[in-house]
Amino acid sequence: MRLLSCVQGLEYKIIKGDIDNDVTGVAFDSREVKPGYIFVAVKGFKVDGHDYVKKAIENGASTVIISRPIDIDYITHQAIIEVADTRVALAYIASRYYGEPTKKMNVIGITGTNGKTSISYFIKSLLDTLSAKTGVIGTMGTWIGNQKIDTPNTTPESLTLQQIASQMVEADVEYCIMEVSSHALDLHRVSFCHFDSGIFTNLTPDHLELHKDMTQYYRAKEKLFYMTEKTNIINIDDLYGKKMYDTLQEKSDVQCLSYGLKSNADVWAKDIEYTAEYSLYTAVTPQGEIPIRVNIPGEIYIYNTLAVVAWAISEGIEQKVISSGIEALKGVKGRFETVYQDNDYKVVVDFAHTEDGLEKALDTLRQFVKGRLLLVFGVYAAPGLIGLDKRTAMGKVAAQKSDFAFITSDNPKEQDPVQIIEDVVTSFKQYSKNYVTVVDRKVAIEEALESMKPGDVLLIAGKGHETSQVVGKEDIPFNEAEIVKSKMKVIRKDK
Ligand SMILES: CC(=O)N[C@H]1[C@@H](OP(=O)(O)OP(=O)(O)OC[C@H]2O[C@@H](n3ccc(=O)[nH]c3=O)[C@H](O)[C@@H]2O)O[C@H](CO)[C@@H](O)[C@@H]1O[C@H](C)C(=O)N[C@@H](C)C(=O)N[C@H](CCC(=O)O)C(=O)O
Ligand SMILES: Nc1ncnc2c1ncn2[C@@H]1O[C@H](COP(=O)(O)OP(=O)(O)OP(=O)(O)O)[C@@H](O)[C@H]1O
Repeated sequence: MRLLSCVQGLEYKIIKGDIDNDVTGVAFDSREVKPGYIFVAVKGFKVDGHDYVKKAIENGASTVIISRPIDIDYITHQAIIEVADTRVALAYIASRYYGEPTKKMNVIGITGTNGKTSISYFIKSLLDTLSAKTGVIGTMGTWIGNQKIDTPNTTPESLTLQQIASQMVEADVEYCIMEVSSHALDLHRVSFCHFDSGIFTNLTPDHLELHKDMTQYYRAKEKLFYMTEKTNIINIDDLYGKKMYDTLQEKSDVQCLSYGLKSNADVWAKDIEYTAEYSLYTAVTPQGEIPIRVNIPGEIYIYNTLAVVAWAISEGIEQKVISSGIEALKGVKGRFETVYQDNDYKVVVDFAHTEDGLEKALDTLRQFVKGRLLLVFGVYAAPGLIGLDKRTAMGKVAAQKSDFAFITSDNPKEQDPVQIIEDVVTSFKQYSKNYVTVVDRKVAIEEALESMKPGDVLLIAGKGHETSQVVGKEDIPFNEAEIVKSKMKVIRKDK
């Protein structure tokens, strides 16, 4: 592809060299550069890509895109282009280089603090019922049909995202279901993507180490709904959702459908019946009433499936397909997943890793527990006051909503796990004395299982589908379902 055509439409200044040449690829990591590539220098959280320009040129870059002055004395024939923001330029160039693939599929963007993954798998299930070809991009990796591509982020960097989208187009994917994180919106990972629909779930404190406060977090999420071309779907029972819905009514021409549990929403739920394994309800929509069975218990999955119903009716999907597609999903890995159950005990693994998620998971289980509600949890949060706020909030919810907690490690990464636990305990013990601390998460799970009495339910919260624990810089294999299964074998044999 011609370099000129990659940058056409972008505001730029040529610092040096000729830009009427061919490019063989694009990279934002000097280590990935091959002869003839464009290297886009991005300032990251640890290092600045501008410091790797020399390395990129040694590896064969023919063009370098920068946003601040660099030493160019040693550069002989390569083109140096300056732009205001290299993340924007990377997204733009990536989209053009791969032929604007998001224009060629129906792209559904899902954002909000919690519920994105679950909603994406419900939409996938519905589309599977229609035998439509789907691609999924999210926390559980990228899927093109049944082929999995591992991606380090929920929403990948723009270059990776556009490349994945072009692979999806090649594979005849009709619907690309994408979790859109606030990081992605803020860091231009999804800039120049074409979204048909956008879904907003809820906004509660998370990721404040990046966004600093809830207003900025909201501003980041909001961006998605000004990028959509067909429909916006908003949870108006959420305070931020209501604000977004009202603002969109004023400022956007795109169709907007609200959802919620009450009749003031366009799509809402009536006749809800909760059980420990599933819920039943009637979705009331502008196109009539649809009976829904959700095979994951709890109110949050009524919300998540209402979003799916709203999206499906906006697409003109038949009511029968909506019912059967939602019912066809038997569960989502690590989302309220019962990993052990017999007549006496039940153990549930859930990815609840925010104050809101933890509260909702404990509330859901509380309705059906006959004995005690036990909890194993830890908190990963950023250092400093923002991290401390999260630990304090989660400690409080855990103390108020569980009968006994095993406070342990989540993914401590490079922070001191003992200090994290101490911070959680400082908050927890103001509300309850029913806890122990166990730094080793595996030991905490095993001790919790040993302590169970008939009728008790144990919630293991925080890591959900994850299969490793990040301690220091190490990624240690860690599978909670396996730990529970093997420990329960021993416990059952002993009794
Ligand atoms: C904090 C954060 O967002 N970090 C992301 C970021 O890494 P970074 O800023 O540390 O990168 P860096 O090491 O400083 O490098 C800066 C630049 O120099 C370049 N470089 C670096 C070294 C070198 O030798 N040559 C070179 O060119 C790098 O390629 C990069 O372009 O850029 C990387 C490449 O795109 C991301 O994978 C990485 O995400 C990490 C894994 C991460 O944990 N991100 C989280 C915070 C995140 O994005 N989460 C959201 C939300 C998840 C949720 O739903 O809860 C997500 O969408 O995943
Ligand atoms: N609608 C909801 N409201 C509040 N909490 C929810 C909701 N849906 C899911 N959760 C909680 O959040 C956890 C994560 O759910 P899910 O993976 O669907 O969200 P997510 O937005 O993709 O999260 P992440 O961005 O961290 O991957 C669940 O395990 C559950 O505890």
